Amino acid sequence: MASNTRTTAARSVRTKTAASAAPSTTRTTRAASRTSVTTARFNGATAEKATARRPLNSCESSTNGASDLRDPTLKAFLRIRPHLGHVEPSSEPYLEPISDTAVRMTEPNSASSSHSHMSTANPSSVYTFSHIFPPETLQNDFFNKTTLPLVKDLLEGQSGLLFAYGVTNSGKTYTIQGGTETGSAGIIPRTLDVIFNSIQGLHGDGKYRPVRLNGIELADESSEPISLNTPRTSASLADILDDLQDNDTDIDPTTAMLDRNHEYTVWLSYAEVYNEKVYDLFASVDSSDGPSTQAHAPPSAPRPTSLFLNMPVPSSHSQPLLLTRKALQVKPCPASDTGLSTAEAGNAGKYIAGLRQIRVQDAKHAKALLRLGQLHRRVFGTLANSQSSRSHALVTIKVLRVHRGERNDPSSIQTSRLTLVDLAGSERTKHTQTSGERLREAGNINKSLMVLGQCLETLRANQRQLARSLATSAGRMDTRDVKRGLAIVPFRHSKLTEVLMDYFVGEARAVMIVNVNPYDTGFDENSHVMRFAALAREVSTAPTTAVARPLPVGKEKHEGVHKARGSDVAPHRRKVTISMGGQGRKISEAHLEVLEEDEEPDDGGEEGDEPIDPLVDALFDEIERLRTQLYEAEMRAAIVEAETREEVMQEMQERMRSMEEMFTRRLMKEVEQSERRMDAKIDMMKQTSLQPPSRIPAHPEPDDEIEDFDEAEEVEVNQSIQTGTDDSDYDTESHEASSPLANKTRSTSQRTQAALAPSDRTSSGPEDISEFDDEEVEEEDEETVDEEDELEDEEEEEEIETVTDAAADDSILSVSSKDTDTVSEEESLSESESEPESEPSPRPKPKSVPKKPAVLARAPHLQPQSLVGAPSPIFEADVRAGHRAADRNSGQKLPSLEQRLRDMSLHTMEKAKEKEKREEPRNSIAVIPNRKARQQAVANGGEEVVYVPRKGEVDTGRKKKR
Ligand SMILES: Nc1ncnc2c1ncn2[C@@H]1O[C@H](COP(=O)(O)OP(=O)(O)OP(=O)(O)O)[C@@H](O)[C@H]1O
Repeated sequence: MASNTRTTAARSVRTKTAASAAPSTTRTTRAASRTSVTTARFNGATAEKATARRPLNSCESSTNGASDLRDPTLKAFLRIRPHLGHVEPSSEPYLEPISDTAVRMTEPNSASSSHSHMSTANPSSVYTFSHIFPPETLQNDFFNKTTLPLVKDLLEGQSGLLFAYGVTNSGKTYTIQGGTETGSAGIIPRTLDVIFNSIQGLHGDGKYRPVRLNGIELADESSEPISLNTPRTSASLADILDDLQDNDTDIDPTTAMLDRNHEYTVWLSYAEVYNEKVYDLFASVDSSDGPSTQAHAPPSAPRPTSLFLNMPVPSSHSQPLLLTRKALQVKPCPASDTGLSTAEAGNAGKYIAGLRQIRVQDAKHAKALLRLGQLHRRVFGTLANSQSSRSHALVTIKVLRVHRGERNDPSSIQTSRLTLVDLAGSERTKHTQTSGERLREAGNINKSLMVLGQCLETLRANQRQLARSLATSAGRMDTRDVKRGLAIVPFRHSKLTEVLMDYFVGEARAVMIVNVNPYDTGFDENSHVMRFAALAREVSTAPTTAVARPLPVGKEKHEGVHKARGSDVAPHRRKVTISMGGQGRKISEAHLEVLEEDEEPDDGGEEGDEPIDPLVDALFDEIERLRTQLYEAEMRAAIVEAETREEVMQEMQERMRSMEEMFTRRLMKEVEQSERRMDAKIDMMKQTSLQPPSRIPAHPEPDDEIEDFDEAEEVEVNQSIQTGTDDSDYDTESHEASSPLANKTRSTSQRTQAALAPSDRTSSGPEDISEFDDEEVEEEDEETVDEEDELEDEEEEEEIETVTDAAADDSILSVSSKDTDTVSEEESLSESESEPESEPSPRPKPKSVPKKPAVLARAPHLQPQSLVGAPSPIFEADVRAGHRAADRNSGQKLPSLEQRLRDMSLHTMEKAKEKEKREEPRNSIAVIPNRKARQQAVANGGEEVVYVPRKGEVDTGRKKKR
């Protein structure tokens, strides 16, 4: 009987003509069908032909998406996820739809984001899609435009694939499965609703059931549809299903117009690809501790059970319950299923051997089953990270359709299937801080998605080459010759692509949903997703109407039954904890140990199973290894960068602090010095006014003007400066205790005495010093001053070097451009700092005798500008003016002196300098107290400046030589 039906099946096939808008059937030959299928395997070359063959969808005009789906290229729809309000931090979306099909993606915060410098994505790009769905799109709208055409195709014998691709948290699961609110049902429940709404009253008797990819076989009693009232279903499963369907009030009312002459049976399977292994989510779970349903169940009666959910929950102290599940093999479809020759069978798709296909008769039960499968998926795949789907979930709905009049003719049965895939998040490990088990998962997810991308890219390249070849040969070329030149599509390098292979090379239409969360931080990842979509859009698929399949050989009949465990590979074990209950129920926890057994080794006897190219496999492994290395290197680089930034920040802060301290010190020093300078000048003016007029010649000769600058006064000037310097004390306590002005009286009296003393200095006294000694002392003093100057210069340079270069430049400039009096006084200060502070003695000791650095520089027409860079000279005219003023004002009171002092104060000196610039050179002789400044002035002045040593002054250079 079976062989008879197979023969019939080989002879004919039912399909619909492209031209028939009204539901009608026509017969085509098997050979014709085979040709079309074979051609389709050359990846879209016959896209137009395929489109022409395709039956018209009766509801085509009702949706935008339907007409769009006629295009043989893979459709890519973009869905932009809305912002979730207060749950998420608010930020500007980086995706902006610019039309129904184009979206602009702009990198947010490119300057500040830490990853921007490593970003491989363009800062702003425009991507196009078949259609773009904005955030406010409702679930039913989205379903109608993207999936409904596929559902209608399914019911008319056309297979389809829909997969959701995107990074974690982008809305894939929401799109595929739906949310919890009313009206938020996703693609899967809506698909089931539409199917069962449409086939109401058209259910077949289920005499045949689907096997493998496209095969059918005679059903046995185990294929009875799952029902809550089925006595064979365990009460606990009924409970579970009952429980799972409680909130099933969200039903899509859409109904497709179908040919009422057909009968339909619907079969459901639910698989997951996790860590490069395929598992059946409807499979019962064997427990080593509990009773095994396998022992009691008939071998050919796969039915969904959830044994571990019905078991007594082990206490946390007891041994964890050991659950095992077995990975399933992915095998090539036998040629008998496809109607292809053995040689061509290699191009056929693959099927998951042992995957349960359960007949469902209404949407309610189908949804409950799927929820049970999701529960299994969570338990086994994602418990440790339940926030994120770490596996690819594949729901396949198979429809067997047969004309009422031919229901007993298996060759008339058409098999079509729709697979809805919720892919795992495509994010890279760096965004999820994964490690250990999670890293392994991420690696496998990446690998499978990478292989999927590679497959699409190769398909596109093949299709282009094929199109070119056919165009150039103008149809004279044999398709087989063209095929030989095509690249191998690497489907076999990932379980995901192996399972989906048939949809790309075979007889199906594919739709890709790209989910994107425009508020997500993974701009790079989303760019990658967009590029992936752009690539996928260019891939053509060649849909054909389903063909009837011959009945399989006997050995395939019980394919679905679990085989005995016998894998050599060490199974993967891990521990999980499940919490159950909620909604008024007692919450309980179960500790389980999960054993994931590897698939059984291939018996090697599968026909048409091409060997995996070890080189390609090794290359994929290498890519994965490099990717991991790149990730690690990126992490290291990011860490180093963060550390360096931190160090630089600290260093800058340190420098800023030290600069602040330095400038504060300088400021205080300046304040004190200007106060001391004022004191010194007040003293000088007082002394000048106290001098008897006889000491100053009435009309001194010009050459003797130097002499006129009385030595005592000169000493007084220097001494007063020195005394002022000696008074300086940077210790804030002493500074606070007595202001510089407070010491003025004391200093003045001391200085008055000191000013009078020098006239006696060389003539008498116990400390009378010979000229040589005096010279020696002076020499020593000068050398000491030199050293001290150098020391101070060095100190200052060191201090300046501690600040940044720019800042250092500034500080150097400020030093060199500051009041030259200050410089000379600083030097005096440093000179005096080396001397211990002592009470002034009536007769100054040689050491305490003020140095005589005041030397006159004479130049015929000395301009003030020629002394630029040198300390301000004390002009002879000023001194004489001071004398004259002193003469004039000798009888006047202090206020006039103070007025004079104010005139000579720093500010007025600046003004005076400006005035001098405008006026004629006032004087050709300047007294420069500081030796270095003197030398500098002579150097700057050029030939016009002549150094005139003081009377009795010994040239230091000469002395040193001596
Ligand atoms: N269109 C939408 N409208 C409202 N909420 C949405 C929408 N899309 C997604 N969400 C919500 O965003 C969150 C993340 O969505 P979902 O879990 O579907 O992401 P996912 O891409 O599947 O993540 P994963 O890969 O980790 O499973 C969920 O809370 C979901 O309810």
